Amino acid sequence: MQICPTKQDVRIFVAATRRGGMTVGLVPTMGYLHEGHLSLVREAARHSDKVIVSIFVNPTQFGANEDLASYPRDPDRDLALLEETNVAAVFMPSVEEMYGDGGDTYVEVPSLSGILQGALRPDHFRGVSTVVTKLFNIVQPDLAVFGEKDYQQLALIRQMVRDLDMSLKIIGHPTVREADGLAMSSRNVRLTAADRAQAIALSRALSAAEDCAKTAPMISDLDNLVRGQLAEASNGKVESVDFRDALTLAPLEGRLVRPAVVLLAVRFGKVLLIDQRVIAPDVLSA
Ligand SMILES: Nc1ncnc2c1ncn2[C@@H]1O[C@H](COP(=O)(O)OP(=O)(O)OP(=O)(O)O)[C@@H](O)[C@H]1O
Ligand SMILES: CC(C)(CO)[C@@H](O)C(=O)[O-]
Ligand code: BAL
Repeated sequence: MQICPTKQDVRIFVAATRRGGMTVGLVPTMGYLHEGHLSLVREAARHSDKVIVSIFVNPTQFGANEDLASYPRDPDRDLALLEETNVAAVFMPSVEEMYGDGGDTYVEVPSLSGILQGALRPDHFRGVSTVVTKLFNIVQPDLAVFGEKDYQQLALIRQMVRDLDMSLKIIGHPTVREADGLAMSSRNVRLTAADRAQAIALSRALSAAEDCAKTAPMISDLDNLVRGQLAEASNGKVESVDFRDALTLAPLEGRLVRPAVVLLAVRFGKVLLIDQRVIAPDVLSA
């Protein structure tokens, strides 16, 4: 496995791969890897000859009061896990390597960057779309794999790739969960034991919504059901519960008549947990 601290190292690696007639899959991450990330790597390996993982805690997607400084990091452990998962190369640049003297150009998807998580985290998605564009330009992969856990991020990247004619395929991968249903996340390690126990309320609420959705209920009833389930987690502060069109993320009202995504954001102490599930009435899923 080749470690690439610079953009030039990656370009040399990719050029050699292409000379050998092989394709390249990219898995962008912020490190502190878990089984969710490794399953994205395996998905990338099913669709490409060589998998490159990037590890970069991107400062431009963190707000001033967010957890950039305390974001969990363990590069040695990450590299050992990636070696075991047959990754061909790891791009792990410094902030200086990535941004030079700062940079002045941003990529933005305005219809998707200000809503939902973007309303809670101003500038977050502008940072994501800009750094993902930079990663795509540096690596020039044939495909890239992203997790459905970050549903809005995946929708935004798909839109950006379509709008800017980027010539790679975007593959979404289902959320990998702990045994009790909690979506794996690097930030889970920062939950207290009590908060960790209560955090299963998110996946329970989503399962309740999924079951209830089968009978094509009113969205307002689904909303009450989900909020009722989340209230079981007395330590959690519910930041948002949203029901959106599963494809466009447009708001939904009235009765559930098409596939919808339920998007949850719940804060436990300083840790913001998100989770999502696509739900549909039985008549559609049959
Ligand atoms: N549980 C999971 N299942 C599948 N994919 C995941 C999971 N968690 C993260 N990913 C995906 O891995 C990629 C890198 O995400 P990231 O490094 O931010 O991990 P993370 O665990 O989501 O961290 P955090 O939520 O604490 O920022 C993203 O495409 C993300 O959607
Ligand atoms: C896509 C990403 C690696 C961009 O920094 C990040 O937002 C993430 O880890 O989901
Ligand atoms: N996976 C989302 C990255 C972030 O929270 O900044």
